[in-house]
Amino acid sequence: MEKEETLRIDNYCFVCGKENPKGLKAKFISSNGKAKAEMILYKEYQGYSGIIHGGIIAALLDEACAYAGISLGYYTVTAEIKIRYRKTLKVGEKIIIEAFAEQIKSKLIQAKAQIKDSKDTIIAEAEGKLIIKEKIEKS
Ligand SMILES: CCCCC/C=C\C/C=C\C/C=C\C/C=C\CCCC(=O)SCCNC(=O)CCNC(=O)[C@H](O)C(C)(C)COP(=O)(O)OP(=O)(O)OC[C@H]1O[C@@H](n2cnc3c(N)ncnc32)[C@H](O)[C@@H]1OP(=O)(O)O
Repeated sequence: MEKEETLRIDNYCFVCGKENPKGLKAKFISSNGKAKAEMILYKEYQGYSGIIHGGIIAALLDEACAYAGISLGYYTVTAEIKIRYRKTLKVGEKIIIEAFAEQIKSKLIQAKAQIKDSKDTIIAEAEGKLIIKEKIEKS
């Protein structure tokens, strides 16, 4: 049988990688199934003029779900993610990204994430299904 590929971390993640010059460089903090980051997105990430691209918003929500899973001690891949875009996100607005995850079945983690603006208005929310690939070894 083919050996399963392991997930490698090389700090080039498009959303959070410190070494990726073209990435978003989001800084997540996470613990006990929760993850959080704050950031501002600029014009480089727009679709229509002045409005942040929905794909970028999706990537941030997905990443938040992954970090919530990491905080439970697992590296996962996203099997499914459903996104509801509630308001447009304007270029240059401060946002807060939060996620919560719990292990539902042996390999399945279900997560919810949202992006809010500084007035606490929900810009977008997501429900993700993550499949556990590896347990994180504590060093
Ligand atoms: C605490 C210290 C923390 C330190 C942290 C430090 C640093 C962190 C650093 C870096 C972290 C970096 C960033 C995070 C990185 C990235 C985040 C982005 C995430 C992604 O960007 S990731 C890429 C996109 N993503 C994919 O590339 C997936 C491609 N795809 C597949 O790889 C397969 O399609 C797979 C594996 C999904 C399914 O594989 P498969 O079909 O062969 O299924 P399999 O048999 O393995 O299923 C096993 C069990 O999952 C259940 N299951 C499967 N699918 C389901 C579904 N949709 N709903 C409900 N359950 C489902 C089955 O029902 C079964 O359940 P059961 O075992 O109970 O029967």
